[in-house]
Amino acid sequence: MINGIQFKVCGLTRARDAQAAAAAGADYLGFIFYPKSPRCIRFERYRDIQPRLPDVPKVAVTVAPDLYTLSQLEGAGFDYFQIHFPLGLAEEIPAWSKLVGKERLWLAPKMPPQGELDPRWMEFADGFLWDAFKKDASTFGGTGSLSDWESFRQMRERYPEKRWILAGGISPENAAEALAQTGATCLDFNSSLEIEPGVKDLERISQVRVSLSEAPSGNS
Ligand SMILES: O=C(O)c1ccccc1NCC(=O)[C@H](O)[C@H](O)COP(=O)(O)O
Repeated sequence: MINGIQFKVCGLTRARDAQAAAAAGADYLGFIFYPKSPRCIRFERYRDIQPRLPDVPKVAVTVAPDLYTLSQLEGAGFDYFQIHFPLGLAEEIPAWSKLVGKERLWLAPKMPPQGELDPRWMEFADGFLWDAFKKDASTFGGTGSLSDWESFRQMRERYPEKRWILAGGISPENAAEALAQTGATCLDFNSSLEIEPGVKDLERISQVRVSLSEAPSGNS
């Protein structure tokens, strides 16, 4: 946490990037297990780098996983499970929640602009990640586009007991503005820190620390 703000570095595939994120003060490290993502890490590769990962909470990122895949990730020792899903698959939420526990479940619905969360989801997840929307059916994140900050602000105010993570095109350059406009207390950084998909720029990671240190405080 820096200046009262938590942050997650997502799309990690290399131990050295994870170590740089930890050194910059990251609160969460995200690993994407969605085969269509250009920053997907295969399960075997994750197991390979796992012993070299820093002691920072780890988030398994998936898209509408089947229960076998989710239980495999659960067995790998992840702290949180960030599940992206099209709204048409919301009926799977209770099963995901039962498998990993609501305290460890972060839901990331593919929410169109001005979309609102279904109140029935609240009993199943303690965290919500708000990401950019793309019409393309297979795109769920890592777009570099901004999400709907106003809807995020409204949902966060409506459900203040939840953990809220603002994602979508967050960068060292716009982090302060995102915080000021939304009241977010946790930001997700991904493609803005990359040299290429899955490969982080260590200098850009360290800039996150600088940008959050300089952001006006008062969001905590
Ligand atoms: O990053 C991906 O390729 C991705 C693909 C499918 C589902 C989720 C994905 N990313 C998850 C995240 O938490 C990202 O950090 C988030 O989408 C924001 O990415 P960006 O817009 O690049 O900042």
